[in-house]
Amino acid sequence: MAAFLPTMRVAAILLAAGQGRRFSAQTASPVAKQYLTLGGRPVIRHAADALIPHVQILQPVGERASLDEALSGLRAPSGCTIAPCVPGGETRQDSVRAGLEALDRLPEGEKPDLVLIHDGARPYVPAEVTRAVIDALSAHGGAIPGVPVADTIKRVRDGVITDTVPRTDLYRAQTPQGFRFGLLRDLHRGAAASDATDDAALLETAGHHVAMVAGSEDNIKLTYKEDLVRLERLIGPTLLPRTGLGYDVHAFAEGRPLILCGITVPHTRGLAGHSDADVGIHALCDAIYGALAEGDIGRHFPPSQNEWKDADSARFLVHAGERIRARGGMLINADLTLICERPKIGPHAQAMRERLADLLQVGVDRISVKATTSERLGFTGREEGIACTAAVSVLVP
Ligand SMILES: Nc1ccn([C@@H]2O[C@H](COP(=O)(O)OP(=O)(O)OP(=O)(O)O)[C@@H](O)[C@H]2O)c(=O)n1
Ligand SMILES: C[C@](O)(CO)[C@H](O)COP(=O)(O)O
Repeated sequence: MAAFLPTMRVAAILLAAGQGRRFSAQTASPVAKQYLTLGGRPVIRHAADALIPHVQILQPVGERASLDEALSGLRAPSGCTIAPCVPGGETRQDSVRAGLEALDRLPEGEKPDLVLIHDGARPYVPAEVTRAVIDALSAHGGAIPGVPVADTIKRVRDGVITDTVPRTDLYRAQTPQGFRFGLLRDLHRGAAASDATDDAALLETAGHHVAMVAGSEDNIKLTYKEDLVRLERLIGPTLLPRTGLGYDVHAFAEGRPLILCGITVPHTRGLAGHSDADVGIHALCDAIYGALAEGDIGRHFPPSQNEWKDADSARFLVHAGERIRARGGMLINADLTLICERPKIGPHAQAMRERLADLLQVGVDRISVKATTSERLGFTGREEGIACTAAVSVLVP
């Protein structure tokens, strides 16, 4: 191995172009399984992190915007390149071929000698499994990891067992599967219409030897929701996106300061209300409580309680932010629109964003504050009050 590895250029094709139909059918997840968050990072990101120490080129295959986001901040060790992602195809085999062709377009001298094909939906491949695959390629055209089948295997037709299949030489195939680059490229070019579910099958059919090395029971492919439960035990909880909407209105009142989104805005009048009447924070709190399905601001801070009279609404927002964290979640972003003719919000929008971000303990890039008039129509148009809408996205286990 010591003599073999340093002379070989190894690439990994990371597959992420699947739709995860089996998983979505069970869970109705709006997010493709490879982009679900496990332990704070997307599934595909775990897979990339696991592969990258072993390769000189990482070639992601899938939809560019999703992959760029999921892999953002991924640092390649020196001597390793993360190639621009290429779109996948209709089948897994089409996607592998797209990755191989992208690698083949590299200039001579930069093309890999060996290629690993890895499911982006396998986030927990142990380093020793990847090493064993690469090592086995010193003696074989292909090598794949697998685990021996432990259960008794039955063939069943129409609900009735037809026979018992001897299991002594049966293995469950995993990835990364490793190959001589030129060999796999040529076999894929000649096998466009085959329905192989893995890459080793192409070599087997063509009569090449493929070595089986020790896989791992932890090298789980996220296929069904039961797999997610097992992966969560290994890596951490899955965060799913949720959305909340909030809306609030307060009437203008003489003799009160105007508090909007946590800051005092110079104006001729303030807003009337039981608390400080911060219409922006109230709409934002309702959006957060809505995303968590935890009622509304009135449930947490009833206007009937004197305790909240003239209260600083910043306290309400701190509470809403704490509720996200208490649920093990995180705020993705919040977008507020203040609706008023006057005062002009633009000059204060940045200070409002910073204050809200501070109260929620998130980066200011996650908070948007904008404004519109209602073209002098309705109560906001007549300057009787200010309205605010808020939308938030959160990730929650
Ligand atoms: N056209 C496809 C199909 C699959 N894959 C990738 O191949 C890996 C393994 O495939 P599988 O688990 O079958 O994924 P899906 O095809 O997404 O799942 P399903 O069959 O349930 O739709 C996954 O990382 C998947 O994203 C791909 O890149 N292109
Ligand atoms: C390549 C693979 O991961 C080996 O187990 C598998 O074949 C992927 O596709 P499948 O459709 O989930 O079998």
